[in-house]
Amino acid sequence: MTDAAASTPDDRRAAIAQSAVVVAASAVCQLVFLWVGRQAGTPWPWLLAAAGAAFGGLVLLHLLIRSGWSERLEDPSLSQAHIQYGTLSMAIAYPLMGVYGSLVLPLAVALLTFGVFALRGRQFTGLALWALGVLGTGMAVAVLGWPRQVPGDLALGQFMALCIAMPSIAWFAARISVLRHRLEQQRSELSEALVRIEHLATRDALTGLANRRHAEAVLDQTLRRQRRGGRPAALALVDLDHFKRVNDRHGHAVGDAVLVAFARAAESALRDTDLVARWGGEEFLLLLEGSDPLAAESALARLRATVAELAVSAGDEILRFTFSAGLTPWQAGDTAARWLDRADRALYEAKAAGRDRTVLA
Ligand SMILES: Nc1nc2c(ncn2[C@@H]2O[C@H](COP(=O)(O)OP(=O)(O)OP(=O)(O)O)[C@@H](O)[C@H]2O)c(=O)[nH]1
Repeated sequence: MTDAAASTPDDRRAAIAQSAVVVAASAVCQLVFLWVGRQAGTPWPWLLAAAGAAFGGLVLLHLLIRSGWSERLEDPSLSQAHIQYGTLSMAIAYPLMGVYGSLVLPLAVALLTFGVFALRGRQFTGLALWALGVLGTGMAVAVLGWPRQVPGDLALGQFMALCIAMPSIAWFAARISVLRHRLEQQRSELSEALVRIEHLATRDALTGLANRRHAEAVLDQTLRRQRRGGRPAALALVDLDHFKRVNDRHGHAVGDAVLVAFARAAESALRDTDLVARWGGEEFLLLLEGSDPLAAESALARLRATVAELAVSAGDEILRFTFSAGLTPWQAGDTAARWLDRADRALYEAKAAGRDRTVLA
């Protein structure tokens, strides 16, 4: 049966399947029980009532799982209920089977292991005690009611064997359950680590923007879409103006603060479908999919206006800065290198023309 805390569709399917297996196994057991009970001379009405109640109860549990009703419970697979009801039915069957009563005992021990997929250590202890209690009562009833069929010393011996088998199986099942939970925990820790590693591999540590490696991968994907007749797209290389002076006058930490401020400004000024990446040093790459040259120019004008509003404090001074950009639309036949080269040359022109401007190539 499945883990109560994580009832995914897969878990639910597994819980339904396993409950169906229990119902099917119970159907076979009831037939054997009826036959054996008759051999022991137990009246039909008693046997039919006991078999009907045992089978009906398990069918009911199965329907509660199948209908989704059990989803509201801590253990949607109803593992504990299956085991408790199953051992109770066996305890009732024991005296009705007369001299053959001991046949139910291995089944009761096996039933306990059904909980390994859903139950925890303390629950197994509780279930072992429950099984000993109800089976012990069934044995006592058999000894007192049919002393000639079930001698007291035989039942006592069987009960003592149960007292050894039940706690042993409960301990074993609890160990497996602990190992299973540990494996699940490790699996979820591994998935978290994978997300962290993916983040580290694709993000720039200072600004949190996409790093160059990730930008190159996105650029490749964009080019593949463009070649299949995609929408217009534009690429811009952006470089902060006179950034070296910022570092030289105010120190590296202030330079870093300027880079981070620019990154946040670019993210807020552009569409969230646009790619903003740190291309290296104080250079950034913008990839504007779905933007024709006019729309791309207006996006860069919006970014320029946002950056003009920025003020980074450097001691007593308030620092303002500008950027230059080389912007170029995608043209049929462009490779990544050619597209980037055009943007780079446009950026160079923007710098040469006095900075704080965008040049469209
Ligand atoms: N604080 C900081 N500085 C960086 C980082 N990466 C590169 N730089 C600095 O960026 C500066 C780039 O300077 P240059 O390439 O000469 O360009 P510039 O001063 O911006 O001049 P123009 O581009 O011509 O306007 C250098 O001083 C680098 O040390 C970084 O991660 N943090």
